[in-house]
Amino acid sequence: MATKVRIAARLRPRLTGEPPDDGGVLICRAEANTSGSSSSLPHNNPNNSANSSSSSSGGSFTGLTVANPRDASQIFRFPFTSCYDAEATQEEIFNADVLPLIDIAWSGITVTIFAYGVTSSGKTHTMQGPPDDPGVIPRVVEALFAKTLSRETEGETTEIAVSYIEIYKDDVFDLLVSRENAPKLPVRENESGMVFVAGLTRTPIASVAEFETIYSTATARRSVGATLLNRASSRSHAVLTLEIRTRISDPATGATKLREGKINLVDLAGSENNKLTGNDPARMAESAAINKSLSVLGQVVHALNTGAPRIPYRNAKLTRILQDALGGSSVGLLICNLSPAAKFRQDTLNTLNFAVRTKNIENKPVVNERDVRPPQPVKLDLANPPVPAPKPVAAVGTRPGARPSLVPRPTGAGAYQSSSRAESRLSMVGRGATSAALEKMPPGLSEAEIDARIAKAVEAEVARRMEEKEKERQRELEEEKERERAKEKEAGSSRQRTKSPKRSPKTKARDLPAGLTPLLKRHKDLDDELQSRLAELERKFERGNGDAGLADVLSPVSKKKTGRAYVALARAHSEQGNLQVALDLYRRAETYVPDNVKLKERWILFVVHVFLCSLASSASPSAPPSRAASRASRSRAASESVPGVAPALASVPAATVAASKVVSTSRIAAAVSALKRTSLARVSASGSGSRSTVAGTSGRAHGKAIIEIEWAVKNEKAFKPSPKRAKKAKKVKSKVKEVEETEMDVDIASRAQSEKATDAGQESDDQMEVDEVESSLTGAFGRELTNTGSKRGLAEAGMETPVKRPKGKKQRVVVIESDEEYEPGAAPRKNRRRVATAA
Ligand SMILES: Nc1ncnc2c1ncn2[C@@H]1O[C@H](COP(=O)(O)OP(=O)(O)OP(=O)(O)O)[C@@H](O)[C@H]1O
Repeated sequence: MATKVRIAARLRPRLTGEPPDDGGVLICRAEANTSGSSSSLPHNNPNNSANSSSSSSGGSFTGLTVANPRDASQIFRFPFTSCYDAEATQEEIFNADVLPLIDIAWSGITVTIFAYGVTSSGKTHTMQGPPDDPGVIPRVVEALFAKTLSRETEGETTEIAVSYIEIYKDDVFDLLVSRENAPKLPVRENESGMVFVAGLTRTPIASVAEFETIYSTATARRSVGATLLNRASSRSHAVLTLEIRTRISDPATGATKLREGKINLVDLAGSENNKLTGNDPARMAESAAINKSLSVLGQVVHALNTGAPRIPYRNAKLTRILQDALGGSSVGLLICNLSPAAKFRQDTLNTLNFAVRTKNIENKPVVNERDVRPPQPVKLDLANPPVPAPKPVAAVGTRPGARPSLVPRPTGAGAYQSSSRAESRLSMVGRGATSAALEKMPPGLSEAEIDARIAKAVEAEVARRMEEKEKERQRELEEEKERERAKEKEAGSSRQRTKSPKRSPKTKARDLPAGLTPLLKRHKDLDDELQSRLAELERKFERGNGDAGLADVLSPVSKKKTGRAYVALARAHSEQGNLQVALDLYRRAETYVPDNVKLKERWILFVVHVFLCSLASSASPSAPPSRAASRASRSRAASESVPGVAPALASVPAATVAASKVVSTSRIAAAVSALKRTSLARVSASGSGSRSTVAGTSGRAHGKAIIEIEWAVKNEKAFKPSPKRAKKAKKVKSKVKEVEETEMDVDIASRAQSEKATDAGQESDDQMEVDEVESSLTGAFGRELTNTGSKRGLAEAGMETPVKRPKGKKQRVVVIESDEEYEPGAAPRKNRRRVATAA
């Protein structure tokens, strides 16, 4: 059943030094004859109502009237049923409004009584009171113990415990321990949604005297300071909680019920007007905290009244702790303390407005009572933890709709004996430690002992878990390091693999995937073969990748230089007759200068050169015996007499012979014979030592001669050497100009000119033409042989600078590209031929 917060208003008397009462605040009572409710004014002091200036006859109205501080003619009325004037005693208030609530708390419901009002309005006087005129708190304790004694005869045993906190500048402190040992305490919520102060001391009390001792000590710890308005102004909110645990045994059934009620007695700090208090900075800070928390309290009340979806309980520790009293499951009483002084008139109005709003708050009290078994040792099976007990239907402090906790509550006597603090620890640490502690707990222990044991077990559990976590962290670190080491090792071994051209089969087997290793072991032959093939493939791959990779990272200039270096090297090898090596080097050069058209052409021509050489070699003695072959063999034998021809032919790889199928061996043999004849003729014509003779296959006369020979072979006509023509120096110049498209061609021209000058008067026209074309092809890289850049490029490529080619030792092949008919003696067209220079 919902109940509203009860309101009581108490007007304190005028204090010494205060101006005379202006009658601005009056307690009104309905006339007995005008209102049927007049008889229901038990809280007004009948003795002083007629005489007190603060009381008056209200006609049909019962409550308070307050004059507007800005317009005295305007009166505000506050219809409260419990109103006390300045003459009202502590006892009257207690008996009329507080004592009934003790029975409610005893029945297992949480009751909250709080004093609210401006500073110096008498809150502390009402709640605590002076020793000779005790207030609500001492009287409640006295009443509780009186009740305890009276109920023991009915088969009930009651335990009363006290806890006491202050909320100072929004921090919670335990007033039952000395301030030196009192840390700020956290506010938490337990599994039932009940808010509690974690780590709060709960002290059982056995008598009023014991309470008074504890209470007086604790009160002395409370933050109090002097202001202009109050010599002993409370600088904090104080909450004293009395827990009433009643065990009710039924001898007939043997069942035992446990009922837990609470009384929260709250002495709020008063709102302060800092213009009046004359606070110093320290007091100002306190005042700000006080006013802020009271403001949040007002917001909470407002939110509850307006049905707001969110109630700002969490905005202040005060409202968080009083959450249950405001719209929760407790019964509430708000005592509004009022000052008669005119200077507090506005504060009085504010207090009463707050009370009006608060009285509309509805709480839904819940009785916290549950059946418990007689105390007996609890034996928990950790392997099969007990099913959590169903939640009590009505539990004190459980807000309707509160979030259920994921942490099961312990059941049985152990659960009962554990205090709220222990329960909070249960929820914090989990059941592992506490269940073990409960298991070992012998029956008959006092609550403090149980609490201590649980605390110890919890601490041990926390230490154990921290140690485990630390170990786990160390383990992870070790694993991480191990992984790093493995990575480094792997990286090192892969570097090693890249460097070493050949690895032992054993190493390779180790590097192979685990699944392959046993297979390879079982088939050793296969393994060896596989290893050698893999090694070969790796070498090829590495070589190809090496160039491609290097070409990727080099700058364009370096790439050009390296390409030139390879060409130079290729030429050197070509001159030595290592055609296959030269081919390979040309290929590598192309990797670095893929866009160099001239190099491509040159490379193609070189391949054709090798091809033709292969045709020549088809006449070798190893060829199949046939007429043509024997003829070729003869031609070859004849060519051996020509210096340089034989080595060139001998160097042609046997593999290229297969390509010779497309050309008649007999025609090549004839061509070779003609070449020999022509060369000999040239030698005899130009005299010994001439560079234009057949000094090796690089004789320049061979170019045109071979073209003519080829033409003769093709047309099956007799080869007639073309007559010598006069030099055409101008033509050479113009041709050289044509090839000056690249920067290297400048060099080519000079070289061509220099060669021309050297050979002046010795070379025929056709030789000159061949030379021009040759220069256009070879010139692409010719210059680099003499420039330091090329040497650097070779060095970058890790190669040695080739031996400088001696003049007159060039090896040339002229290739027919056109199918046009060739007429001996006619000037060859540029597009009809290409000259490949294998140098
Ligand atoms: N009903 C009363 N009868 C006699 N004296 C009273 C009464 N109420 C208050 N006083 C006196 O008024 C003064 C201020 O009261 P009290 O300290 O209780 O005010 P307060 O509201 O608690 O102030 P603060 O908020 O600053 O702590 C005290 O000296 C107190 O003894």
